[in-house]
Amino acid sequence: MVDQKKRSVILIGMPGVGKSTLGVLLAKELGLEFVDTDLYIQTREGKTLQEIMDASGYLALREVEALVLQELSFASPKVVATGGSAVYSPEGMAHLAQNGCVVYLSLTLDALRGRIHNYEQRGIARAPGQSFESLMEERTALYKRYADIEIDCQGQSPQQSLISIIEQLNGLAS
Ligand SMILES: Nc1ncnc2c1ncn2[C@@H]1O[C@H](COP(=O)(O)OP(=O)(O)O)[C@@H](O)[C@H]1O
Ligand SMILES: O=C(O)C1=C[C@@H](OP(=O)(O)O)[C@@H](O)[C@H](O)C1
Ligand SMILES: [Mg+2]
Repeated sequence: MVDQKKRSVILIGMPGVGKSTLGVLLAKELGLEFVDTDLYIQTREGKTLQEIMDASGYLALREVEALVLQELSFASPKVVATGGSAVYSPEGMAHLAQNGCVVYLSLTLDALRGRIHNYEQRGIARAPGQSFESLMEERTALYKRYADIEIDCQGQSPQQSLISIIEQLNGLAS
């Protein structure tokens, strides 16, 4: 049996689904380190995500994200909250998948819309004019491709989603 406390957990999914919120809670519960790759990017670049996008465009943000994902060290196991655009980097995702269990957090389009009130200014790495619906369709295929497990967060409190994640991780480990 794999000891889940010794294995990393990678959270992927759409912006607003709860990767950062649930990542901290999961890390506390499992006694693991927590890394939010958005914060890692900002520290590495000395700029906010929005500043990177404003200065160099959304593809530049995706490029930095791809580098950061590949640089992540798994010498000690950790919970990683990725940015929603992480799945555009096959190399980055391969590195994450080699080192941890990839957990796809999902919600319906309407539920995500309810959480994202500032779509235009939220710094989402998307082509100019691309709708949220089209972005979700494009990405859902990628999230599913990389997921070891999928957690449906619809109608769940953070605590309930946390329990679902831990149950599924334990199921994989046994
Ligand atoms: N059940 C829930 N699970 C996780 N987040 C929730 C939930 N209900 C509301 N939220 C809110 O949704 C937002 C999720 O944002 P965040 O964790 O930053 O998502 P992500 O990192 O995936 O973009 C937060 O404002 C959080 O408080
Ligand atoms: O989905 C995206 O394109 C992005 C999501 C953000 O992270 P969250 O998914 O944590 O909000 C952040 O990486 C950046 O603003 C781009
Ligand atoms: Mg986040």
